[in-house]
Amino acid sequence: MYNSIISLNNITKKFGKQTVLRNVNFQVPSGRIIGLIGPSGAGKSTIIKIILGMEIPDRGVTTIFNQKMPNRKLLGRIGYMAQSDALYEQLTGRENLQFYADMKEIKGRVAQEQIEHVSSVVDLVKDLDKRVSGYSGGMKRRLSLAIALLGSNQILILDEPTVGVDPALRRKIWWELQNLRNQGTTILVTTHVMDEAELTDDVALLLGGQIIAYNDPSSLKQAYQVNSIEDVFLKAEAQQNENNIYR
Ligand SMILES: Nc1ncnc2c1ncn2[C@@H]1O[C@H](COP(=O)(O)OP(=O)(O)OP(=O)(O)O)[C@@H](O)[C@H]1O
Repeated sequence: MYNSIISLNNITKKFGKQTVLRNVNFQVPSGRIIGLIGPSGAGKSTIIKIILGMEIPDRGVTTIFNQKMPNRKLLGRIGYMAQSDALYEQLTGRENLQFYADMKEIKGRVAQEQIEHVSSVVDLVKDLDKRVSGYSGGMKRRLSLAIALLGSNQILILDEPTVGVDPALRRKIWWELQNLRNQGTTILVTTHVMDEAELTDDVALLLGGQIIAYNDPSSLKQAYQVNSIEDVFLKAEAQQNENNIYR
């Protein structure tokens, strides 16, 4: 049994007439890496935004550390990487990191050491003094990830952190995430890269507005009688489509 650190209870979210989340219950246990997967438009980012209090659900309650969101004090304990980058284009990578370190009240030598560390994790050390306006899309994603990693976060929430990242660096980033998990950080990560889902402790599969499966990768593969999380995903999606046809 694990303590749940993030808890979504009976969450329903609509945008106009479209119901994106239907009565979702989702508990994120402490000290684990949870992968949230689902087709494009399934509502993964919406779940993340509801967790962070950036979207308000139509029904249901979300808590982090047993407290309701939004809550500014709690945000200081959470590292968040959004799907779109919130970077200052006219500043350098280092200046962006410095700005966010200040926001997180990380000061002096500790800030400098952390900036060095997080930029090395995402392989940006040599580009740190270039302006962000000259960065490629992938470099901007990496800088956003470095920013999310700043500080001693109890929770990391990462929306597609490895888009535009090559396989070798992706491996390095996952090594860092597992390292942070081993030190007690709880990590919720959305991904389209099914190989990455294999590296998580548990995978939640979001389909048709609901979490239809949630278990560790090997149990999921066993339940669906397939050899990869990609095949779990494809089989679940095919089953869902079949159900929709006969409905
Ligand atoms: N602010 C909004 N207003 C209207 N519709 C929205 C809004 N935010 C999300 N949606 C819709 O809700 C659905 C879920 O979007 P969301 O971004 O959560 O999906 P996702 O699973 O994260 O997709 P992707 O993998 O492509 O990032 C989509 O159909 C999207 O168009």
